[in-house]
Amino acid sequence: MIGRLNHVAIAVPDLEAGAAVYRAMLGAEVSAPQAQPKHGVTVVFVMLPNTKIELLEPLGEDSPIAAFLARNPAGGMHHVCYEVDDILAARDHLVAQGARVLGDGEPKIGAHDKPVLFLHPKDFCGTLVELEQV
Ligand SMILES: CC[C@@H](C(=O)O)C(=O)SCCNC(=O)CCNC(=O)[C@H](O)C(C)(C)COP(=O)(O)OP(=O)(O)OC[C@H]1O[C@@H](n2cnc3c(N)ncnc32)[C@H](O)[C@@H]1OP(=O)(O)O
Ligand SMILES: [Co+2]
Repeated sequence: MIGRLNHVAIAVPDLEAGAAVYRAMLGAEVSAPQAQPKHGVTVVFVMLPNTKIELLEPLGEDSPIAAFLARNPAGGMHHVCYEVDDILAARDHLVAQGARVLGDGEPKIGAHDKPVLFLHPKDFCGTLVELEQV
């Protein structure tokens, strides 16, 4: 069921400073910032040869990454995103096995204009998992 690693996300307190680390220090191609108000974050993508790094900065009052950054003020690895062919089939398969889907359980459109879902970190070895239908 699980496919390619689409991205690894890192929460940062300052998106411009985070992007500069990847662009200037590491020599990576970094996209323009993209506000995602429905997800409560602003993102940039760092393009790597085999995957992407998604840098996340809180957006708005109820950002889902606010508590994470309060616990990790310098930032830190926030989630991994795996590709799936059929997100509803993947969700139903995981729920049947006892995994918890976050939010209302319905996919939202993510940063790549494709449906995404999040799975509770306590059910996945302490790692927040995003699924993206490709
Ligand atoms: C740009 C769109 C999209 C894309 O297309 O790529 C995105 O990536 S959007 C990214 C941001 N969106 C989300 O993260 C949505 C899903 N997240 C959530 O619903 C919440 O963040 C959360 C996972 C439910 C956590 O909520 P929070 O309020 O921070 O914490 P809790 O206190 O409820 O945490 C419970 C428990 O889980 C641990 N935790 C929290 N976050 C993480 C994490 N990122 N990785 C690992 N563990 C995490 C937290 O420490 C608590 O543990 P205990 O203290 O042991 O109970
Ligand atoms: Co993501």
